[in-house]
Amino acid sequence: MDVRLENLAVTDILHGVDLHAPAHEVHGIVGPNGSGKSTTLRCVYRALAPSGGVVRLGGRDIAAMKVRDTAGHLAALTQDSRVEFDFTVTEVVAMGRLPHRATPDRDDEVVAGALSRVDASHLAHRGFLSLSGGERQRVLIARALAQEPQVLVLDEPTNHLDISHQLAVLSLVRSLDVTVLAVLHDLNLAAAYCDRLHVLDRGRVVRSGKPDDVLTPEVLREVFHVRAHVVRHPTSGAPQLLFEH
Ligand SMILES: Nc1ncnc2c1ncn2[C@@H]1O[C@H](COP(=O)(O)OP(=O)(O)OP(=O)(O)O)[C@@H](O)[C@H]1O
Repeated sequence: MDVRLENLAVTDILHGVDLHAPAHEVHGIVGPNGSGKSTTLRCVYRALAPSGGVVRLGGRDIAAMKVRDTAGHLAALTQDSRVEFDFTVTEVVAMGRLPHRATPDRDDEVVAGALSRVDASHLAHRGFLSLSGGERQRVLIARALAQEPQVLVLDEPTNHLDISHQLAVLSLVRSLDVTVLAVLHDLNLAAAYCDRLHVLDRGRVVRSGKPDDVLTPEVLREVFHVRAHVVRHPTSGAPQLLFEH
């Protein structure tokens, strides 16, 4: 299922964002602080109604879809993903099954599988609020996976994760065969794991394309205001940035 943003506007924040993520591709949104990345995602997972433009899932305008219908297709890991009460980890992940009330017989298996994929099976019976920041993040990713979405929207999925779990989570995301729209701050990880990148600057997409075409010294200078050298990763060949201090 593809995701298309057409001339998306949010008053004073987004000024006509166009973006297309074809089905099964991993697309990264990068940009400086305050450029509108989270606001863009919030319009996609319907935490915010845009003041203009359209978000389409599989060609359908999400504003015309029932929220439950959207949740059957799209799961989100967001900056607003919070758990207020001390549910167990299993209970938190099981919340991802809510849009699938028609298949309760599969729920236990799907929840256990999702926890295993994020290396969190050993946490199943712990209280969510007793977990470390990185453990919580992995459990929230498991909750999104338990939703069995066709589209996954991730706002800084590697937040709080140590380097080993950052790589594991992004490899997992790549292996899922779903459409992914992810805000990533680490440009080297974005280059390594995304098919396409979209650079946001002051509420506009100023560059879209393959990491090779987007992560140039000019873009780094003009958008991020840093000087960078672009080198090749010795095994994957992905562009990697070395910053001048
Ligand atoms: N509800 C709101 N009311 C007023 N301003 C807002 C609101 N939400 C976001 N903004 C502003 O809109 C701008 C874009 O915010 P957004 O969170 O989308 O940026 P971002 O690119 O995700 O930033 P960061 O990299 O810092 O997470 C910021 O200047 C922010 O202060």
